[in-house]
Order: sequence, then structure tokens, then C-alpha cells
Amino acid sequence: MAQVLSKIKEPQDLQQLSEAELEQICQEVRDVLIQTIATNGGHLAPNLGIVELTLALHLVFRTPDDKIVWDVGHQSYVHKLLTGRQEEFKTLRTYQGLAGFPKRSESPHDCINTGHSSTSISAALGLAFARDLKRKDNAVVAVIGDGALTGGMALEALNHAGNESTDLIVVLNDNEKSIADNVGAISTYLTRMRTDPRYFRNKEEMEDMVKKIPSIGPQVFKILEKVKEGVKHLMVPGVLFEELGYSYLGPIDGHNLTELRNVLNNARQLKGPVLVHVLTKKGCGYGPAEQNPGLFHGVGPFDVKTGKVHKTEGPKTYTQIFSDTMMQLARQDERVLGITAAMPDGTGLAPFARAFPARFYDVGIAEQHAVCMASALALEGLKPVVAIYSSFLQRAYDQIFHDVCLQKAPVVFAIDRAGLVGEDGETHHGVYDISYLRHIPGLTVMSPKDENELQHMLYSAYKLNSPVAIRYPRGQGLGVPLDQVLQELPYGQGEVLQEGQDLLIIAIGTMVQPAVEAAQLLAGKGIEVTVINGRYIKPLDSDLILSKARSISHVLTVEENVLDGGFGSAVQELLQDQQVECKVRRIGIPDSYVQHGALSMLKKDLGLTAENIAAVAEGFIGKQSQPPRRGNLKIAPIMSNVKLAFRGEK
Ligand SMILES: Cc1ncc(C[n+]2csc(CCOP(=O)(O)OP(=O)(O)O)c2C)c(N)n1
Ligand SMILES: CC(=O)[C@@H](O)[C@H](O)COP(=O)(O)O
Ligand SMILES: [Mg+2]
Repeated sequence: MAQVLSKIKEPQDLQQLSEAELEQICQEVRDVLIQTIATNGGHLAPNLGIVELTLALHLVFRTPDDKIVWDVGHQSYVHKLLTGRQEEFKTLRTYQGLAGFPKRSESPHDCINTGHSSTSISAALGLAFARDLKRKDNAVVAVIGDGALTGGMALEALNHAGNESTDLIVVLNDNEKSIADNVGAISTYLTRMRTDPRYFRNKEEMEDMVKKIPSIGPQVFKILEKVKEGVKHLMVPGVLFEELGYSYLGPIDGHNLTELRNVLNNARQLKGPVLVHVLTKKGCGYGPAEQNPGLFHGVGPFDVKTGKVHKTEGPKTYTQIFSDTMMQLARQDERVLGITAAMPDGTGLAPFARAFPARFYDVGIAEQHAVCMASALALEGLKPVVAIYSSFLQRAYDQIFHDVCLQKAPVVFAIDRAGLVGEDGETHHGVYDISYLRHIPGLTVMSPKDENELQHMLYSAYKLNSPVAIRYPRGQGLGVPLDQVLQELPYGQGEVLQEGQDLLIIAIGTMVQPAVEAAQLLAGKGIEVTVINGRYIKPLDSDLILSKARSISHVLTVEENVLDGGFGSAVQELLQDQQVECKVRRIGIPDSYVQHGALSMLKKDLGLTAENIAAVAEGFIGKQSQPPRRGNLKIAPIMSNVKLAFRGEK
């Protein structure tokens, strides 16, 4: 029972607590985090590591007047517990429950929505300028991790803020981890500061130390003061940040509440940009998470006692199929390279990295850099495969156009988490990539109906000598058999899965299976459906689509992407441009943001189910249902594992 935590209805309640109660509340928060995330899943390790820091921030700064921006925001659960959301906390990341990231709609204490990395300093600087323009005097704080600091946006904002006189506090939560180990020169620099005993807590300590040198101390300090650079480079940690215009405080122990409060109070008094360097341990306070912060970065439900994550039985995930195929390609061809933006495990490139370290690049949270670097590698005759989640790839839209497609660099984009992702919600659903890719000249865009087709698509993309993007979903495949030999798919061609004269359904990617199931439901009502697996978003299989649409009066498209500019739009444009007389209806994601929740709930809500496709189709063609005609209805091969319920076949 969280005796002390339950007293906290608003952050200012913390001020009444004794030192002992403050220590106790840290333990109580950890217990709530562990118990809740063991059931709901979520970002346990990042939040366990930031308990004391969050408490200290809410003791020193008075939100919502003072503003705290949480970079990525995956580590904002503690903040939510301290800002009046303890009651709903058990609904964390569930359908219509508490979000796993800061949401302005949830609380005035959430001043800025986050979810994608490295935005906090930019947003905080905007809040600071707004404060100045409105002649207010509240504090503005950005809390950014060492991983997020490798993101280009963070460096752009650091560069800007360092040159401004506006009061801004950047708290660097340095736990030496991104999702995996952190990478890059900045990370190395931070590690040096962490590990070198010479670095003092702050300049005052250093001044005291020099002045205390017997008899010559004050003179020495005067000389050192004159040789400012020397003092800085010799003894002041964080000289990099000092050189950029920041008052640097740290590195400090991020689990020592007293020290945190003192330094944050100091920071609050300082004028101009301040950087507070805080050292924390990711997963702090729960053994399994401390030992494996990568696994417990974003973890599924687990057993608290053993730390064992509940295993999901069944087919391999699309990510695992991508991973296995990459290993196959890499063994065949030494030109094949793997590139990730700080997500080797999430994208499935970790085995590739272990087997082919010289052909693997983890660029940090730097999607733009990853894509541009890949273009040059491809132009030099190598075969780079850039694996980036759909929503994170949005960061590199211009690089896809400017650095890859415009100069025809044969880069392969492995776009994982394309479509709805579930509990991560609106910032992470990969539902825009068909729309943001299909209009780029020279880019081929594909999406597999199942995991077997994914491996063939990846092989086909590798064989193509032009830019290619393959979009595939988070989660398990359909459990279809995997061909042992990789096949090159006929370029630009779709696939007819079954024939019928009443309706044409053209589906793409994850929506092909539900479309075939819907066709079976419709057949039970005497409605005969032709189903096409689109396979290619670009180029569309115009010949196939036109040949079918010219003889079938109703065309229904289905996609797990927004409707605007999506696959259905492409089909509509084709039919319109070719003056095909037919009616078109599109099923996809409407022009609104999709919240977080279990995938099944979200897909049901959005009508991305066989039942809804059938219902829409029935209404669309307006045909009175008739008894099923005995016909030679060819059932799609991918459906072999789905029970043919309507005809009583087992
Ligand atoms: C643009 C973007 N790319 C990738 C991610 C995935 N991601 C979420 S958290 C994270 C690591 C963040 O590391 P750090 O900032 O050090 O926070 P920590 O988890 O260590 O507290 C990554 C890569 C993201 N959210 N946004
Ligand atoms: C916070 C963040 O952006 C990542 O941790 C993301 O939640 C990972 O998503 P997956 O769980 O789909 O790999
Ligand atoms: Mg980190």
C-alpha cells in the first residue's frame, strides 16, 4: 500500500513531506511502477531510473506554472503519478486509459506532448521565449536522455539556446543507455565525465579546492582564473557545454535526492542557459531491469518475482522474418549492409550486427543522418538496408527524396511498425508512410500480405537497383509456411487471390487476409468477390486493376494507412484517369489521430476487420443476399489455415 504516495494529489503536496517520507515515496513509486507494468507492459527501466530526479524536479519547480518537457516522454510515468493520476495509473497504455507519453489533454502538468525523440530542448526554448514575450518569470526545464541527445534536433536546439540569454534549464538524464548501449562521440564524452574521478560536482568545489592550497592557493587561483581556458579544460567537467554557452552543473548523483534538490535550486537561480548533468541507473531498484535495461526498456507483461517476460507463442514476428532474411542476404553478398537509428533490437538487426559488425551501423537516434549516409553507400555500389520504424522514418522524409530518390541511390528501406502499433498510440502508429512515400518519383513501395511474402519482397528489393521501401507491421505473422528458397517477385505485379463478378476488393499488406475472409463471408450470402493482393503500392499493377475494374462495377480498397493519399487514393486516381466507369469505396484510417490501446480494439474501432469489410461491401453493392451459389470459388492459398466456416468445411 502506497501510504505516502497516496497523500500526493498534486505536486505541491510533496512540500509537506519529511525527508523520511520523501525517501519512502521513492520506494512506493517503484513498487507501483513494477506492479503496473508487469500487467500492462510499458517502459519500466527508463521510469525506474528517473524516480528521484522526477521527485526533485517537482520539489523545486512548481508545475503547471513552471514547465517541464519530457524528451520522448516514455519516462513520464513517475511525473504522472505525482501529478494527480494515481487513480487511473492502472489503465496505463490501455484502450481509453492513461497514455504512456505526456498528453496536454490529460493534465495541465503535461505542458508539451512528446513521443518522438529529441524534441524537448526545441519545445522548451519555445516555451522560454513565450514566457519572456509575455513578461512572465516561470522556469522552463527540458529533461533529455543521453540517447535523445544524439538526435539532430537536440543539437540544433542546444546550438540555438546556448547563444541566447533566455533562462532555460536542460537536465541531461545520463544513464549511458539509449534502448541498447548508447553510441557516438557525445556518449563517449559523457562517459569520460562519468568515470574520471577528477571531475568535480561544480565550479564552487573546484574554486574552494584551489584556494585551499596552503599559502599559494589564492595566487594560483588568480593565475588560473587568468588562464580561463586552462582552468576549463583542466578541471571543469562539461567544458563542451560551457563552450556552447551553458552554465554546466554536474555530473551529480541522480539517485541522491538532497544533492538533486540543491543543484536544481542552484540551476533555478542561474541566468541564461543551464545544463544539469545527472547520472542515473536505468532500471534502478528492480534487479531484472538493472541487469537487462534493454529488455526492460519497453517490456511486455512479466512475472515480478522472476523477471521473466511472458512469452507469446505462435508464428515468428515480421521483424524476426526480416532479421532472418537479412542474415541470408548478408551471407550471400558482402555488399549487404544493415543500418539502424538506435534500434538494433526493435528492428531485428541485432543478430546482423553480431555476425557482421563491419557491415552494421547504429547511428544513434539520427534517422536523417542514417538515410543520407545510406544514399552515399548505395551510390558507391554497396547494398544498404535502412531499418527504421514507419513513424520515426517521418523524420527523414527529405532525405528519402533529396538524397536517395532524386539521385536514384538504390537504398532499401525496411519500414517496420507500419500500420497501427497498439499501446504506444498516436505518435507511434505508422499509418502515414503510404501517403508520404507513394508520390516520390523513382521509389518502389511494397507491402507483404504475410511473412512469407515479406522474405520474397526483401529479396526482390535487394535485387532491384533502385530505391525500394517495404512496409510491414509490428507483431506476429499469419503462421503461413515459409518457402525455403527466396524468390524474386514479378516487378510491379499484384496477385489475384480469387475471382467473382459482384465486387472487386483490392487490399494491401495486412489487409489482404481480412479481405479474403470478408470475401468468404460475402460468398455465404451469394456475393461473389474478386480479391486482389495489391503487393505494390508503387508502381500500381495498372493492367491487372484496370482489367478487373472494367468488368466489375464496384471496387473496394482496403489499407492500414490513412485514406488521404493512401493506397485507395492511388487506385481511385488510376480508375479516374483511365475513365473507368465503376464505383469506388475505400476502407482505411480516417482523418483523425488514433489513440493507444490493444490492436484488436483499435482495428475493431476503425473497421479494419473482415466483418466490417463484408458489411461495408454488402451496403456498397446493395445486393440482396441470396443463398450461396455452388461454384468453383478458388480459396486463397494464404487462407489455408483459416477455418472455412460458412460452407461447413473443416
Ligand atoms: C525519432 C525517434 N526515434 C527513435 C525513437 C525510439 N526511442 C524511444 S526511447 C529511445 C532511447 C532513448 O534513450 P534516452 O534518451 O537515453 O532515454 P532513456 O530510455 O535512457 O531514459 C529510442 C531510440 C523515438 N521515440 N523517436
Ligand atoms: C519509447 C519508444 O519510442 C520506443 O521504446 C518504442 O516504444 C518501441 O516500440 P516497440 O515496442 O514497437 O519496439
Ligand atoms: Mg539513456
